[in-house]
Amino acid sequence: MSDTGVAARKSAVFLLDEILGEGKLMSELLGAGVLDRLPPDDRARAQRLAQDTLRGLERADRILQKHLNKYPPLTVRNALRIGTVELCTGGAAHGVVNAMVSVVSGDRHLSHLKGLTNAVLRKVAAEGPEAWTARRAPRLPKWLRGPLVEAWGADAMAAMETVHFNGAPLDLTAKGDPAELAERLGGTLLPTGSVRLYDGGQVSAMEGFAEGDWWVQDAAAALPAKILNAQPCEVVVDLCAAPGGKTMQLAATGAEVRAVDDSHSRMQRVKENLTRTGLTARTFIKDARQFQGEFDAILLDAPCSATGTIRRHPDLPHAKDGSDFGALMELQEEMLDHAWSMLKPGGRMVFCTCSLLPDEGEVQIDEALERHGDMTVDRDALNIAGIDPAWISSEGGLRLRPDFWAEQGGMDGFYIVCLRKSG
Ligand SMILES: C[S@@+](CC[C@H](N)C(=O)[O-])C[C@H]1O[C@@H](n2cnc3c(N)ncnc32)[C@H](O)[C@@H]1O
Repeated sequence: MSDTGVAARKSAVFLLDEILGEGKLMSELLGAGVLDRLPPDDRARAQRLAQDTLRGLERADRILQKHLNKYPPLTVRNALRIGTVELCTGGAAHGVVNAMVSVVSGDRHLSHLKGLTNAVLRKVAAEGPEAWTARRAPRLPKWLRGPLVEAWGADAMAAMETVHFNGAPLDLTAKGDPAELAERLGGTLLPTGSVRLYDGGQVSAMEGFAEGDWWVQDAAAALPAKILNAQPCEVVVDLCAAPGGKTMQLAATGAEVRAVDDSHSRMQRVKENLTRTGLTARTFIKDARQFQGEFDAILLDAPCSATGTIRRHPDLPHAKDGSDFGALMELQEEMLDHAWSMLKPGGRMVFCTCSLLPDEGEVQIDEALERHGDMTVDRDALNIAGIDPAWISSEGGLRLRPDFWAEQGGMDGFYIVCLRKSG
């Protein structure tokens, strides 16, 4: 890592320019290799700075507002935002201000604004961290906050925003005994059987990763496969399987598993994960709506708004505006109907989305129940360790929100339901 941290900060500014200015997602940018030329430490630092700034964006903007008569160009504004977050969360004033001035002066179109950058960040540094902690947890942008307040209420929304702001711990699913894994790694065994670490570090360097003893999977994301409860004699299909967290859980039961995803590159990750963990599933690169077969059990983790994952993806509410969500909801409906046609009579299907929007969960199932006379909700499937009955919604699905287990770090927002086909 460079001593001054200028390279990492310059890249963090670039990430924010792309996310806030161009509507790109962090995952798209990293997938396209925009940080690949940096050494690993700088890469991690750039990503962390951008994520911290996105989490605290509203606070940073409020603090900066006082010191700006008019907004400078986006790149300078983003440099100021990152500098503000660093200064207010323990960054050493001298180093942060100098590095940010270097970032701005290094751009010949913006170098005339280095004096402004210096002056504003010095004022922010003089105000100190109190200016930061006195403010409320940043709110979601209005386009998303509105529907979520309508669905869950203002108090729940504020609780979710606090959890979003705090970020997420690292959850693992054990291939073997989770209690043994928790003890080995010094983690906490959660009531549903996931292992939670509060200071994980670099995943691939952690004990047991290379040996395939565990995989990273949010505690909420681990529940759909548990609810499906696949048995060794069954043939099970995992639709929309990549990167394979649920495929590995299903394979670990001894069931015969087919994993389907339409993305070549993401399916490559499923294969790598299966190889690392020594688990077996047949993989198919195919549109889930065209896959054929007859199955005892189906898991459909449909593509969705991913609004349940904001703790770990703070870029999402800033990069998106909800305009593509309608198309996703239509896709979910098509997938659900096609998957249902592949289910054996008497079989069961778990439908889930990592979404906080009822239109991608409760409403989707209410409508599916009207379309399919042979479909019922299997409430008994939710009788598993650690599930709080208060999380069960009126139609019999499981509504999980980031503010559940808030003191322990929360969980991803998810909707999960088990559907039975009459025999
Ligand atoms: C929520 S992610 C799945 C996460 C995965 N189930 C896991 O537990 O690791 C959704 C997946 O749907 C895939 N997908 C999107 N459209 C698809 C389609 N029409 N057919 C099959 N897969 C699709 C995406 O490539 C993505 O990997």
